[in-house]
Amino acid sequence: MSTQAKVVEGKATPRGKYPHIKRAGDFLFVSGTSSRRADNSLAGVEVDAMGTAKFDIRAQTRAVLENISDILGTQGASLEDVVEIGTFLVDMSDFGGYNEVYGEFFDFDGPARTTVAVHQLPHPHLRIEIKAVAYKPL
Ligand SMILES: N/C(=C\C=C\C(=O)O)C(=O)O
Repeated sequence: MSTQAKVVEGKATPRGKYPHIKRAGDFLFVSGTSSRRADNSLAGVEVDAMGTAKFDIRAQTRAVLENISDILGTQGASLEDVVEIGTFLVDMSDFGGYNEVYGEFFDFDGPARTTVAVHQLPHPHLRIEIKAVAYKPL
């Protein structure tokens, strides 16, 4: 089985030594992805003059799914090819907003999904990170 890893130009630089996406045979694995933009700013976060952060889980969820879509696009795949999603929330009180936006992208015939809450994500302003597996034979 052939494997191929890719760091995607124009997307936020990985925060460690891992690719945005890795092909293994007919499957594409997208690394945990946040709402981080290429310039390292974060969608769905506003920080006021006092340094207080206000989070928008809907905006973060949308940005994450759009980032994953862009990353899949570099391999000729799309969100329609996604067969499994793993979602990490920092706080389950965000579940409703996340779920609402998620439903704009996927329906009951969409990917299998697991959502869990974790203690922290790699940046204090991140409320959500999603990883995905897509099935896209060459
Ligand atoms: N996938 C990881 C972090 C992603 C952070 C980001 O996209 O902002 C990782 O550390 O494994």
